[in-house]
Amino acid sequence: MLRLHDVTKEFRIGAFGGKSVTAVKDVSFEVVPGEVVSLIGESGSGKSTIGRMILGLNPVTSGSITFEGAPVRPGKEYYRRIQGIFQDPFSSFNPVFKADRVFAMIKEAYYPAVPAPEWSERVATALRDVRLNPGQVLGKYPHQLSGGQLQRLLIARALLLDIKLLVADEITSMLDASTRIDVLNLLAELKTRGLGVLYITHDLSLGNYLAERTVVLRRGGVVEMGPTGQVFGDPLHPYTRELLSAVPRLHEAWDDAVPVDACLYHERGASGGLLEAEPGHYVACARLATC
Ligand SMILES: Nc1ncnc2c1ncn2[C@@H]1O[C@H](COP(=O)(O)OP(=O)(O)OP(=O)(O)O)[C@@H](O)[C@H]1O
Repeated sequence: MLRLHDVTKEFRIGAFGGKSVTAVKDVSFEVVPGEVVSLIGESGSGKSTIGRMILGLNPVTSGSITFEGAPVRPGKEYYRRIQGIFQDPFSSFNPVFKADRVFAMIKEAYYPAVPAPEWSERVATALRDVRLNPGQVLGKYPHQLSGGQLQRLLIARALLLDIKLLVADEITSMLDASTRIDVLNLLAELKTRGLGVLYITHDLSLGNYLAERTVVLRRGGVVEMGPTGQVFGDPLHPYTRELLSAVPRLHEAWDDAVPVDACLYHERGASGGLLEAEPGHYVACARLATC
């Protein structure tokens, strides 16, 4: 459904744009219907840039992104099938519009011919699907709703569009623990209906909870990817191990970070790319620059 092939993104920086920073380097992966793929990595590793390119908010510098076989084409038809939800739900709402206005705008743009009573029923169903009570949220301004309620409203809006892919960028990081689990369970339920989700997070435990497959990014490049159980249960790249060793555990001291200095795959021909260490489980050489 969604396919990234050797995607690279460079940003021009500096006073006259004379320098550039490579935010994403040669990234390839897929998301298929009914699957959650988590994109994890430290701050600045390029996760959001990848999400923004998929959503057509930033152009790719080289490589390609295709959705259902066609290139990214930002516009009404594209956003009917792909939606993004971001970390701060308050920034996605106009503070002077009540929640029902959000849905009215969807109707005006995409479903003008649907009679008002039928539309109201569709909105109520979408809200109930995300476990919101229509009577309690529709007449409210964003500041009268919680972060968790606003995230659910955004998911309900996406459901009304009958999207195929959701790009969820750190959508639970501003939520308290119980609301976070509610939203994660909601995403898990949506995937059973065939929705694909790219779940961007720096929280490994959330990715582990939700995702069928995991892509680990470091400095813009993929260092490891594969079925989540394999990536988390048998991490091959020193950076993945370092990330896992940094996950806090109750009643346990943190392990010392594992330095990313070993070249595990140099002898096995992983230079410059990813090696398939076991079926579907790919890992990069830890010293690509010097291999
Ligand atoms: N518009 C931009 N102009 C210049 N550099 C940018 C721009 N957007 C992102 N970058 C740079 O690209 C790199 C990747 O940023 P990105 O936001 O994708 O990382 P991230 O993994 O999502 O980080 P975080 O978890 O902190 O959100 C960073 O070095 C960032 O400074």
